[in-house]
Amino acid sequence: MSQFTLADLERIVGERAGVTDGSSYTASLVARGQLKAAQKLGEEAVETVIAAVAGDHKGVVSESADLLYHLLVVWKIAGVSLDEVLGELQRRTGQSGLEEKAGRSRG
Ligand SMILES: N=c1c2ncn([C@@H]3O[C@H](COP(=O)(O)OP(=O)(O)OP(=O)(O)O)[C@@H](O)[C@H]3O)c2ncn1[C@@H]1O[C@H](COP(=O)(O)O)[C@@H](O)[C@H]1O
Repeated sequence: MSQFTLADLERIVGERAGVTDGSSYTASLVARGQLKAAQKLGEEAVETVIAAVAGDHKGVVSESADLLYHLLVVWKIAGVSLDEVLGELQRRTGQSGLEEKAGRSRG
């Protein structure tokens, strides 16, 4: 099993975001701003969906990696941390997804 975690990737994205010598795709994407980064995230989400629907196992792995990377870049620009998102996921563990959905329509 891989020892690499999303926290490792978050740290790398944070380190590379500020690089100014032209060597970093992350820095170039951050410099282009949230509109571009979010557009890339959307593209990678669609490519993941296409691979999943096609039953393309390797494609789902590859596109999911692109998707997670671009999600972390979007979080970086938005000032959102992995810890915040994990905290939100942890908060939800006390109830089922169906309960959560019902609560949304009530509230
Ligand atoms: N995980 C990734 C990762 N996944 C995808 N990509 C890049 O995302 C881009 C998406 O490809 P596309 O063909 O959709 O886009 P493009 O045409 O190249 O570029 P755009 O002009 O559309 O933005 C490619 O350039 C990929 O290399 C990534 N770039 C970086 N990382 C990680 O970030 C680290 C730092 O990278 P740099 O910032 O480049 O040093 C790397 O070591 C990796 O760990």
